[in-house]
Amino acid sequence: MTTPTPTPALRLIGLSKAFGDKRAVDHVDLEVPGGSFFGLVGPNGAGKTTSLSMAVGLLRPDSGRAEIFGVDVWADPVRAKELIGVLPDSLGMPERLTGREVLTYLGLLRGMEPEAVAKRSQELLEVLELDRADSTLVLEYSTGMRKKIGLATALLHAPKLLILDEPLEAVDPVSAATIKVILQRFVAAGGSVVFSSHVMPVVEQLCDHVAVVTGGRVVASGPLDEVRGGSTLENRFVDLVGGQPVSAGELSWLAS
Ligand SMILES: Nc1ncnc2c1ncn2[C@@H]1O[C@H](COP(=O)(O)OP(=O)(O)OP(=O)(O)O)[C@@H](O)[C@H]1O
Repeated sequence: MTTPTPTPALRLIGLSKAFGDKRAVDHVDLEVPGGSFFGLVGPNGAGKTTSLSMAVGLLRPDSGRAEIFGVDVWADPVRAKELIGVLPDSLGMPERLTGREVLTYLGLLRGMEPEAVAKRSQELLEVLELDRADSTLVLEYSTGMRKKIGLATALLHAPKLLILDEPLEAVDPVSAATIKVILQRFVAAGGSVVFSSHVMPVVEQLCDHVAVVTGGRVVASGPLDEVRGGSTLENRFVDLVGGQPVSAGELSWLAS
């Protein structure tokens, strides 16, 4: 008897999206195993945000499908969205509320018990050190604080899969360390994380799986050690993506 293959936490099947003539995402197939810490890397404009937006039901694909634990994101969005916590790239957030009010509002909107919302909100605000800014409106938050409240909203309902677009960008080192611990604990407790990042050492530190995306296509994907193939992820990334070295004559006007 063969053991059934476990359902992937996230599966993208032939996902494509064009903006006018620009093929932002071009037949992307990707499998994120359940329980994995999965890094999505790629140069600026590679299609990471567009892929993740389609994966979580924020952007409708031109073709292809996305499944969260086997649930089709576009056929059964309510069920799929119960399973995920999302930190999008552009944080559309109620601006005229405090962090606590945002969490309360979203928690109640998701049908959580008021006591649980209050307790979890307090813990999240404390851990992410946002409790000190309890009377500050999101409107007045710094970029890093916005990331942190975005992450808190993604965690609040204890999802099975976190999908995070550059969660550590613009976050101070102390908060970044806290966020890394939260995410590592989440995975150790059986959760799955997919996150995009430009910081290769962070991906190497946290992830067990990685995918490299460029020009809207996945050019490498799998366990971290397999993808980096005995080199560093940064070297492998440059090999796969190709760099444009700055020649000696370029920008010579900068040296005055
Ligand atoms: N709403 C949009 N309208 C037009 N073009 C878009 C739109 N969103 C993305 N694009 C284009 O699609 C391509 C992929 O963009 P995307 O934001 O997915 O890249 P990314 O890998 O997340 O980049 P970065 O690392 O810079 O955040 C880019 O060429 C971008 O200009």
